[in-house]
Amino acid sequence: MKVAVLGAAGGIGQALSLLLKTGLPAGSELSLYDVAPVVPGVAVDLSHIPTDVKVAGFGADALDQALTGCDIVLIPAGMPRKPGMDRADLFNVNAGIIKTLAEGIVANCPKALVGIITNPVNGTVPIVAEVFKKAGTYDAKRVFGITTLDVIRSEAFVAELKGVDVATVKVPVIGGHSGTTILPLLSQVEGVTFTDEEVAALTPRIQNAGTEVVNAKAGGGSATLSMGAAAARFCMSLVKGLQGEDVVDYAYVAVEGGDAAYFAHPVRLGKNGVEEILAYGELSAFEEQAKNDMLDTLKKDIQEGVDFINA
Ligand SMILES: NC(=O)C1=CN([C@@H]2O[C@H](COP(=O)(O)OP(=O)(O)OC[C@H]3O[C@@H](n4cnc5c(N)ncnc54)[C@H](O)[C@@H]3O)[C@@H](O)[C@H]2O)C=CC1
Ligand SMILES: O=C([O-])CC(=O)C(=O)O
Repeated sequence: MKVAVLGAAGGIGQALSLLLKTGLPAGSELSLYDVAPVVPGVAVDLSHIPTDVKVAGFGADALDQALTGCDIVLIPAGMPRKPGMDRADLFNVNAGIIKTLAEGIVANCPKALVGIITNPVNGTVPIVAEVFKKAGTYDAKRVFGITTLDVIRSEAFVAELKGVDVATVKVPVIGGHSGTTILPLLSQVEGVTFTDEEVAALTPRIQNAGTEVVNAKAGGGSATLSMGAAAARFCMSLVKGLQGEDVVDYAYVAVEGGDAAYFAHPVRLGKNGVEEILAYGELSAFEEQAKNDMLDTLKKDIQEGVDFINA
């Protein structure tokens, strides 16, 4: 299994790379790419951890080498938020970065499964898809926006609120990855019930959890450690799928005839990425309303990404 991390020298990239060095199956290769000159050092540093995962670092001019032969490409490259910014404010800077990296994937590993972390995810995923479409290499089953951070936060917050073992908590989160487009389905959490007041408080806490971190870091960036853990967890789901295991996880994927052209759903993963997009089930009246209220925002975010490549 060969996995590339693009943006590997950053806050997320380093945490994620550490978890992959210690978590990927024996015999895997980890390919670390960044435009920051520290990236070869990150690779050397990780290579001293005694696991059977080979690590190599690639600097600004070596994107092609970094991507050659990759099965999975994870992308946390790009600028994070500062207090007062929305994720959408990152579009102008990060859209161009994502486009360049997607072109590198087309040229070097067009069959790879691609997990996009760079914000705004609602728009960067369509950018990657449009680059692949233009090149004739697009396969909707292989392109994912990683929304696992919304899932793990929901697990943590529900366990905290209800005093239950966090290992037993599962929370479906659908929609997109910004503000109200993040829709946790608290009505579907098994083993606990929520009052209307709890739902009305917990839903926006999950939706604004990124901002909670941005404000707490006070200008020093956004979530990196929890995102590293989230991306590593999602990567392990992709790995298990590639190895032929039946695994279901949540991700922001292209959906034919869905609520929007891209929408986070439960997906069954396999050797070719998405084997099946599963239905997200019945929504409560609160969730149905919240979904209908956010769809225009999500669709606008998606269109911005599509237009960046085609306009
Ligand atoms: N999907 C999600 O749930 C989350 C997404 N994010 C997003 O992830 C991105 C990265 O965040 P951090 O790691 O905190 O930022 P960071 O600034 O610590 O790291 C970003 C890295 O990307 C590198 N980079 C910039 N341009 C590049 C290019 N063209 N090619 C390769 N590498 C390049 C930088 O040199 C830097 O090392 C941000 O856009 C942030 O908003 C952050 C948290 C959660
Ligand atoms: O909030 C941000 O800018 C980073 C992010 O996507 C998150 O933490 O969910």
